[in-house]
Amino acid sequence: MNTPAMSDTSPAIRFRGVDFFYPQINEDPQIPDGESAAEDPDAITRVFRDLSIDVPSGITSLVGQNGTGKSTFLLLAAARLFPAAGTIETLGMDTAAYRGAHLDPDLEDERNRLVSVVYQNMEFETEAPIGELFEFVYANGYRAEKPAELLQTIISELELHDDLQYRTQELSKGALQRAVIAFSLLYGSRLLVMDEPVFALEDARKERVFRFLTDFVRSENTALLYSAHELHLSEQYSDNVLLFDKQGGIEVGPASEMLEREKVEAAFQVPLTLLYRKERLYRETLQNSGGQ
Ligand SMILES: Nc1ncnc2c1ncn2[C@@H]1O[C@H](COP(=O)(O)OP(=O)(O)OP(=O)(O)O)[C@@H](O)[C@H]1O
Repeated sequence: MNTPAMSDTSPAIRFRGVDFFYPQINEDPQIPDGESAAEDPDAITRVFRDLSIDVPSGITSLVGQNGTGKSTFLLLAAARLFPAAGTIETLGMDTAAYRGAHLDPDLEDERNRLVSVVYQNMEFETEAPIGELFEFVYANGYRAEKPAELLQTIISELELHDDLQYRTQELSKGALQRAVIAFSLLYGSRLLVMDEPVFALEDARKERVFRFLTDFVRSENTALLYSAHELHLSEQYSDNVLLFDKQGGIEVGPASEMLEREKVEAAFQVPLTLLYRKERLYRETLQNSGGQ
């Protein structure tokens, strides 16, 4: 199966009439690949009903209160979850084609070439130090060319030089998040999906990582879709924003318009000053629990 070429003006992602619900309440949003929603309407958490929306190409961030469906949207766009009704096209591919990817290594490979995911909390079961893992991911990824300098640039820009000999389990939360971003860039999928990729980093580092990440994907013309709780990151480092309303609506538009005070306050149903205070407290809690 060949993935279609996209022009810059085609939407990166197109939802049409999408229904999605989870079979039951479950605190872990990372349900395994290929599981789709159950059919029992009595025991479900409905997340989307008849959702139709286009996400432009370029860099788009997802903004909204907890529980409004950002992670679910990312996993649907990345063909890791599938709708109960409706269609989703990602870079021109109907994601239904990947429903069996968890059972078919070739199909899984094709899906991963199209789109890869950085999950909110990633764990690895490997004894290899991350320096070796970087080389492995780079060698086995989808880049047409793999110059050694690119690997060095990514390691250096993400400030991972001093961590190369450690196993993933030995890294701080923040260093692990930076390593996972490095994996994602080295892997070379056409669309990168990232669910809160820098939540555990200190503020100055978040800025540095985002500046590098967004410059990098722009220079390669790769599409990036990410969620972040820090409004200033979305404002500075995205072309477009998907604003998730507490009432269940989703609006898309240029970041400068979507992040205007009135719009954000209406979507979150919270005054902006309170929102910033909540955000700061949330970050402090994370940093006190071993961030960086
Ligand atoms: N695996 C799951 N099983 C059942 N319900 C789920 C699952 N994952 C998420 N939900 C529910 O679906 C709804 C949307 O959750 P989702 O995680 O997509 O929102 P979110 O906007 O990403 O939230 P956050 O900002 O807290 O990550 C919530 O009501 C959540 O409780």
